[in-house]
Parts: sequence; structure tokens; C-alpha cells
Amino acid sequence: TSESDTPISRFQQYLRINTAHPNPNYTTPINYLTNFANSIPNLHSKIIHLTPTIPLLLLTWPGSNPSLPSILFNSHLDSVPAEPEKWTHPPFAAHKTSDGRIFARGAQDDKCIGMQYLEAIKAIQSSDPNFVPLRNVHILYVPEEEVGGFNGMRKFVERKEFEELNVGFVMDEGQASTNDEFRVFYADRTPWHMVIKAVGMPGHGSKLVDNTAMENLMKSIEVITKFRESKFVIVKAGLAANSEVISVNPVFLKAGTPSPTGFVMNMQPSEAEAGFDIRMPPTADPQLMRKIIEEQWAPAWRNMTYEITEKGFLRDNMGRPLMTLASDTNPWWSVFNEAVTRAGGKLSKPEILASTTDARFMRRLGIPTFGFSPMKNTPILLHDHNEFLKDTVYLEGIKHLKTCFAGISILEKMILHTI
Ligand code: MET
Ligand SMILES: [Zn+2]
Ligand SMILES: [Zn+2]
Repeated sequence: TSESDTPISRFQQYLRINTAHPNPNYTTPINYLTNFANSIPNLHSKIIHLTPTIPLLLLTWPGSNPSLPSILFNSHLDSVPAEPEKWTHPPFAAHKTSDGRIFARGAQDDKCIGMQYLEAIKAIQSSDPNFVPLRNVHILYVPEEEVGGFNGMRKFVERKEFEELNVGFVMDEGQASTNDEFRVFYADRTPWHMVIKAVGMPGHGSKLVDNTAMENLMKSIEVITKFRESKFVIVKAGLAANSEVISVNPVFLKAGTPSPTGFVMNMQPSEAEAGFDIRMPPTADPQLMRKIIEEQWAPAWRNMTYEITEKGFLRDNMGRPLMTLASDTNPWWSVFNEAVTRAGGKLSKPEILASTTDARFMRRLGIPTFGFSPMKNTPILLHDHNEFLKDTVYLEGIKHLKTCFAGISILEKMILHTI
């Protein structure tokens, strides 16, 4: 292996492909991954278009018993944007510092696992050229996760090609752990995007008048802030994790009359709006949430209207909260847990993920799905400035996945042969 072709250099090359919204490039990473997959024995690739311009990449490692339900390893191709001027290293240069930190948008979320899956399969086959997994193993690279998956996983799970995969178990992205234990996630929170709008009395900037749009909006923001604080104190007191409560965070404010130098300063605007990111744990009551929004956050009597875009579901097709059992009543949990332990890893208590992933579309179909990104002793930097991953952590993750994948294949022969 030349110096320019190592797991780290391949990771850096993948990170240098700018797949950030609003204009993610999907063809370059798919070509890159296909080329790499072609260099690994026994991997077959297929590109499927979800729209004429939005593709996904499906790789398949055939198992010895392809009639059994398959295992799917998922990651997304796209990233959130970055503000380059606020980073210490350019977000698409994948610069590696002398202490091994690789800085890039996507380093943690989630280009690490995308490449680690392949590196692990490559490593398994080079240490044992005769190794064949029991089931078909699929490695999937989907677009549009960061914008809700509408033209991504949400669409793909409805296609015949997905049904034909006969997926029995899914591993998707997780999150970094700041200590020496790996984290595993059995559920996500469900996002609602909420925009509240106020209308009110326009008028001269000097006039004290009731019921202006700004006043109405600010009152709503006050009420929402109180709700936010009532949840936050529970988290701060250590009584619940961030991911176990409902969160609501303002993400934009829009009001005022633009002028060439900024805003007209002596007019009170007749309209004002604000946007919020709401996340609900799977046990939350969506009806109650709607009632609170309608009666307290955007009441019609205060000249407010609201729009909610539900970016997911709280229940599966059978009406159950969207979560995967993380106990030994779920044989896939036993296999995963045992494989991690045998690989020498420690798992912390299974958690709900504070954010949201494409796992929800698989859980919705009743397919057991765990979130797992093998990053430990790493600060959690997804969607943040200066996102990085250390080379040693990345390499250890590959080793871990390698043992874990091989372990799953061996263990499932013992535990899951009846599924
Ligand atoms: N993964 C992204 C997030 O958690 C998008 C989820 S769907 C709005 O914010
Ligand atoms: Zn993300
Ligand atoms: Zn992600």
C-alpha cells in the first residue's frame, strides 16, 4: 500500500468531496465509493435514481444463504453546510493536524461510517479470503438525509428494490462518545419544523400601540422560551437526557422592511415570523403538542398563525412508539451486543438519539435498527464548526467494526438461525 492509498488517505479523499447542502454533489462520491468497492472482492454495486438527478448507491456482499433476511449498513452522502471563515481549517480540505485530528464537514456525520463499513469488509476478506457472511450484507449510501430524506430514504423504502432486499436488521449512524464506551441508539427523536407568523398594527416607529406584529410574535417567543426552559431545567438537573425531553429551539427570525442600508428604522412592520426546530422523543404525545401550539404558542386571538411540517412519525405502522428493543427479547440486540463485547468494546446504556436519522424510515416498517458510529473519546461536533475525527479513533473504529461484523456473522449462525 502506497502512502497515498491508506485507510486515512481514502477517508480524507471522501471528505474532500463537497456534498454539503444546498447543492450537494452526489455523482462524485458515488463514483469514488464505487471505485473503492470494485477494489474489494465480492462487492457488487448498483446505482438507483430516486429522481432523475438524485441517485443512491447500493453495494451488496452476497451471503452463503441469501434466502435469509439481510443486514443493511446505512450512511448518508450529504452534509449540512459549513461557514468556512469560522473554521480553523477549511471544511472540505480534510486537513490532518500533527496530533492526527482530521478536520472536515462530515468527519463525524457521517462519512466516517460510510468508509469504515468498506474498510472493515476489506480487512475481513484480506485476513480470511474464504470468509463469506451468512446473510446478504448491503451497504447503502443515501442522499438527502440532512433535508429530511424526502428524495432519499423516505422514497427508497417505498420502492420495489428496497422490498427485494428483504432487510432483517439495520445499522445506521450514531453519535460520538466523549468517554471510553461506545454509544448505541435504539430510537430517534421526531422533528417538526414550526413556523409561527404574526400580523399586527402597522405604524410610525415612534408610536406606542397595542397588537403590533412584533409584539405578538415576541409574546409567543416568551411563552415558547418558558416551555423550553421547563424542559431544560429537567436536563440540567440530571433527571433526563436532552434526547428524552421535547426540545424547541428558534432557528430563524424574519421581520422588518428592508432598505438599501439595512432596515427601515421608523416603521413598525405589519408581519413577523419565526421558525423553530422541535424534537419529540418517541413517547411524546403529538396531539398534546399540537394543542399547546394552537392554544399557547400561536393563538389565533393574538393574530398568530402557524405551520407545522412533520419530518417523521412518532408511531410505527402498528401504532407503537418508533423504537427498537434493546434487550435480549430482541435477538438482533443480543447478537450486536455480544459482537461488540467480543470485539473488546464496551457499550454504554442504549439511548434515544437527540437528533434524527434515516433509521426512522426503517423502524416505521418494523425493521430493528440501531444507530452506531464507533467514535469514542471524541467531542460531539456534528453540525458544529471545526468538526473533526482523530485518525487513531477512526482506525480503531474500523478494527472494531471488522471484529464486530465478523462476530455478527458467526453469532447469528448460533443465535439467529431460526429467524
Ligand atoms: N439529520 C438531520 C437532523 O437531525 C435531519 C433530520 S430530518 C429534518 O437534523
Ligand atoms: Zn446531520
Ligand atoms: Zn447524519
